[in-house]
Amino acid sequence: MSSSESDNGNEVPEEVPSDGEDNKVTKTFHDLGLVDALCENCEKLGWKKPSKIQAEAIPLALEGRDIIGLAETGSGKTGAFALPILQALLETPTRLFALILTPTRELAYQIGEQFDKLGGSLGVKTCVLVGGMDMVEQSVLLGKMPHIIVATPGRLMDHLQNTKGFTLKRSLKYLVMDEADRILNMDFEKEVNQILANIPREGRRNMLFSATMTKKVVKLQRASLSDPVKVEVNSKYQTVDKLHQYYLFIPLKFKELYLVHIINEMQGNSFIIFCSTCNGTLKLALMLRNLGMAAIPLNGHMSQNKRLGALNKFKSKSRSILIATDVASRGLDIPHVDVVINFDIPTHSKDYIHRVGRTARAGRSGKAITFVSQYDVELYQRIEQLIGKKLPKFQTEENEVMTFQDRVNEATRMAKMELKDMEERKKGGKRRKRGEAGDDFDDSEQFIGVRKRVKGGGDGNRKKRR
Ligand SMILES: Nc1ncnc2c1ncn2[C@@H]1O[C@H](COP(=O)(O)OP(=O)(O)OP(=O)(O)O)[C@@H](O)[C@H]1O
Repeated sequence: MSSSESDNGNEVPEEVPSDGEDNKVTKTFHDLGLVDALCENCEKLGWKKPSKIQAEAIPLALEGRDIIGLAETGSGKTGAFALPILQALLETPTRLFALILTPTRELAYQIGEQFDKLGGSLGVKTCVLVGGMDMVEQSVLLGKMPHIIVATPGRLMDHLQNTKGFTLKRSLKYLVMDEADRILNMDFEKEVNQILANIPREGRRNMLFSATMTKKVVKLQRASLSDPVKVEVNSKYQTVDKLHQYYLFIPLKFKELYLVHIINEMQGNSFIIFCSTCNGTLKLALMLRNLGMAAIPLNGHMSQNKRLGALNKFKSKSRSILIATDVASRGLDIPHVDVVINFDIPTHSKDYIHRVGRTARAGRSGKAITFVSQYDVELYQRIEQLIGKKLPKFQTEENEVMTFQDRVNEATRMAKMELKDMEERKKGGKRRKRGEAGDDFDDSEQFIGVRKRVKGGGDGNRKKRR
């Protein structure tokens, strides 16, 4: 960040240098200044030593500095803000002490769980406030005065306006924006402005974290940071070393065919497949299911219970293929994801970094394949520019791929019919509020089919390919 981009127009965030390539973190959590109880809880989670972003951000946060933290996906940013907040809370136990804003509901639950794991045994109470879930139940939890609130902006605002007696004006000491560039986007502008007007300005510490950060001063100013220090583990947008990224240039009409071929070839792996529309996730999930593959959709038109149900089935490995919109692109930490496929190319190139970051997390390896059709070339070039490298082509045998054609065409045709049926049921619909087509998706066991290799292409004995 340059001086012209500094906060409040005049303060230049001081850069903490990353210690470069050979920067093995040799420090322990103790060395960072964390108390024994928190170090022990890190150990219980299997965290042997701090990650780079944790090693750099935690001491500064413990000093009470405002922080802009930028580090690659899966590098432990949640711990980097949760641990110093918990330490401050242990020093001065206070109700409604910290607010964590996140762009998606699933991410809010995940962060809530991380606070519980790190601080629950120390008596820290966390409450998650997200849309699509019961307001009254959440109000009851708020009535118990938790220490930490993790929320999506809209629902938090709803509570600030409508839940009797709930205010953050008196006690709040920490504000974190996770996936800050997304939170500071126009989509959340109104809510974030309202929230900022409803929390204390003085004496509040602020932390912004993301794998991609906006450089726009105006946006950063909105977070009203005070003398922030920028902690940047990588100097440019990087993806982790153990992530193997590929592109596949194919005509639009063959995307389904190639997808089936790749999943079939990599049988035994866990996949997240990104689509650009909610209907797209449904259509693809139905098509794969017609071929006996354990696919489940996740999109913003599904009810929150269905969304959580889909995610849990994927997390517990009872479904191996999650077909999602960008609602799943940020923050979700599901360690066993082996492969990310961008079935539809992301329209915002920064989303690419977040999507592929759903695999190869916390030192593991993973694979990402981006489908590029004849209409996507420009968008793809922008992605290569952003990540600063040319990706290799994903190798496939065209002859083998084509052997699936008849079965995939038939499965796609059936999927379209099923989708139409679902839409018609909805139109005649007795119950829905807004196009919750996803709620009709029958995920009961009888509809799962057998997880078998699709016949028609390749030899049946190929090993798990990663
Ligand atoms: N010090 C550590 N040692 C080992 N594992 C860790 C450590 N800190 C965090 N982790 C684990 O690493 C994984 C990724 O952490 P986290 O979700 O915080 O990443 P992130 O940087 O926020 O990623 P994203 O940008 O995708 O949101 C989690 O499973 C977490 O438990």
